Amino acid sequence: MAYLATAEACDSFPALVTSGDLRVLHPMFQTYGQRRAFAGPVVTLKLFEDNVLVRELLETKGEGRVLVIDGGGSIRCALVGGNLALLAQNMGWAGIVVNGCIRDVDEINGCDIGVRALASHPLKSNKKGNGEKHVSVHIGGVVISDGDWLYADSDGVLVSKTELSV
Ligand SMILES: O=C([O-])CC(=O)C(=O)O
Repeated sequence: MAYLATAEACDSFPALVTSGDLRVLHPMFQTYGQRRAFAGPVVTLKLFEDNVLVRELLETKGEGRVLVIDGGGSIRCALVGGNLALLAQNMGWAGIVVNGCIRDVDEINGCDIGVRALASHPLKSNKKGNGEKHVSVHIGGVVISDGDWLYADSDGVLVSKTELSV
């Protein structure tokens, strides 16, 4: 599937960039997973070093959506590993963006999803179930809300209030 390229989106919709309806995240992510480029409607999670809600959401049908996890930027444990990435693939998620860490990089790189994260970390997270679903999150200098559209490719990651097409 071919997605609108992020650079093309920025070039084609300068008014949306100016208005803030199209927002580019700071270039802070590492790229993992088979899909170098992915896009889809966003589902958000806000949590800290606890990934119970990640599994809960990935167990639901992805239907091409992108899970955006605001893990508070923690680089002290992993919020997604090989099992969760495989689950995401099998449930039809397009991708996962993590403001935090992942682990089992080799397994994740074998999965047919796109993943962006700050880094890898071998330690697993807590399993208490703390966190919030479907709240607006602040990642990489931009606000991301449930229902926004996210586009990721080799050039970067952007979010848009609406689906973009040229
Ligand atoms: O379960 C976890 O905490 C993350 C993980 O290792 C996996 O998804 O395989």
